[in-house]
Amino acid sequence: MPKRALLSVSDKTGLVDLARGLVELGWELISTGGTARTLTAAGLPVTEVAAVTGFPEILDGRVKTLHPKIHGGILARPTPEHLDQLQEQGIQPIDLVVVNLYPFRETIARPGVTPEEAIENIDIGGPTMVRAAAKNHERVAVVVDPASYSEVLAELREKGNLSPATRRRLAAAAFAHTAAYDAAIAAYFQRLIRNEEPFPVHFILSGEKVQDLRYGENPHQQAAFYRLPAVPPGSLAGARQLQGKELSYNNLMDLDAAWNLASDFKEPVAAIIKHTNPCGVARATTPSQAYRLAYAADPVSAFGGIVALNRTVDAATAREMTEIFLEAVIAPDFTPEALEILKGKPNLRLLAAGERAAYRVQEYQVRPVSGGFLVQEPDYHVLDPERLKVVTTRKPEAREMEDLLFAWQVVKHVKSNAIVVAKDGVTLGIGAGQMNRVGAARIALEQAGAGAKGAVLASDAFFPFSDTVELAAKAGITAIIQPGGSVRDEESIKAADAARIAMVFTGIRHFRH
Ligand SMILES: NC(=O)c1ncn([C@@H]2O[C@H](COP(=O)(O)O)[C@@H](O)[C@H]2O)c1NC=O
Repeated sequence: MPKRALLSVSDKTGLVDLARGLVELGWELISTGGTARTLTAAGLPVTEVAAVTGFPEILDGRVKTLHPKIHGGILARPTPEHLDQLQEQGIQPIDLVVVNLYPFRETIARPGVTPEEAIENIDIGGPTMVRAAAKNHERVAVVVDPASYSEVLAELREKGNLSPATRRRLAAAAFAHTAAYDAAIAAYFQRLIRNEEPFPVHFILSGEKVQDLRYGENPHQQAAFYRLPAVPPGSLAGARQLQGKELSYNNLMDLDAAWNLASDFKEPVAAIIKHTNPCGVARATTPSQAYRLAYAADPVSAFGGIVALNRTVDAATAREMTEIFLEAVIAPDFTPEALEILKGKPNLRLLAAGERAAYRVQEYQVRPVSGGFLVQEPDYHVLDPERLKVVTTRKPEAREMEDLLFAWQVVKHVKSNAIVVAKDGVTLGIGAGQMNRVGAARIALEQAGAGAKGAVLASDAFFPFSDTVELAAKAGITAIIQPGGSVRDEESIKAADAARIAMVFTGIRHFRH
């Protein structure tokens, strides 16, 4: 008996070549409407599913292959009992199922798509066949990705059938494919009811592999990079690597931190990141000036750093960048002249991330813990300067206020406990990830050195004691921004007043763990 393949694909890429190859090997083809038409047009012999089932496709294609003659043909095991039952019912076995599903993800990615259009693109018959064939991979092979057609055909040509190992591998890919498809559907519906239920009972996360990574955080850890089904413009997972060495796990972690920081600002900003914390951040009128100032903020730490710019990298910036060793640069784009200059540093990784269409690019932030994961809204809080509360006798001057707002926006991107010292739109000292606040302040002030005189200081959370204010006063800090809300706020305010420091409360905390 000839082998039979059921082909039912939305994406017709590679279909005719695969089908022709099967026919040449003596296979019979069964197909649904559109797929059958493509095959007939290519001059290939094909039997319509409707002819097999004796039942027409109905309900605008909602029911085509959902029939015992199809599912019996797929699900029968190669046992005498099952094969006898097929014979009794006049069902012929199906040996290969080639299906790809209605383009649900592509449909919901279209701007202005209606729920009706989305729903019509939920494939029911396709996943049913895919899962049936994958379950019965002992006998049936299932192919869901046109990229696999040539290797399947090659193995059939070479060996006459597919090995059990190949069928198991195809089944694993098929179950992952339908799971990812269902995850996209579930996520779509969860988004529709998000206001009623922000955190669903089952949180489903699915990703598509961007690339295997050489290793993880350390060389003894394996790792890979995945992207979400819908990558918003201006995301790291959608960035194009234009040159440079292969990206590492740590590069990606740092690039994300750098890119999120730079993207948080409207004006040109450069950020240099080491181990996910900024070592230099600067705001200027041009990208080259911003980069120069960010580098000068801490040249020692900037060595081997990851740079993010929220403006296209131009020739002037590129020239500056060739002066030291950097690991990677991410920006919306690079001018052709800048790329030409940076070719001189062939190992330097360059990533063009495009512009962010929206401020909020991430719906959820997911962090693993042992045996589970935490899900939260990302920290997209934007401070309204009108709501700042001046708590000291002296109010910040306009220049100080600008620096306070800049330092506050930077400190949001520094691991807690975090202190940022800044002046004239440039960070002078950053204390990151300390176990006590005054320790972070000590590091930031020491780094700022004499520059702290006349600078401002931002703290990601309130001061539990007045010690940080006292330290800041000694270093010559003139203004402080912090959330406020400690039971000992009065002591900090008193210490600030004593030193003529202007202090403002944000009422908002920016912890980052
Ligand atoms: N309803 C069914 O019985 C059914 N059977 C197969 N499909 C899908 O129909 C598509 C192919 O349709 P056509 O061959 O008409 O272009 C495939 O994406 C396949 O997954 C179905 N459609 C959706 O549920």
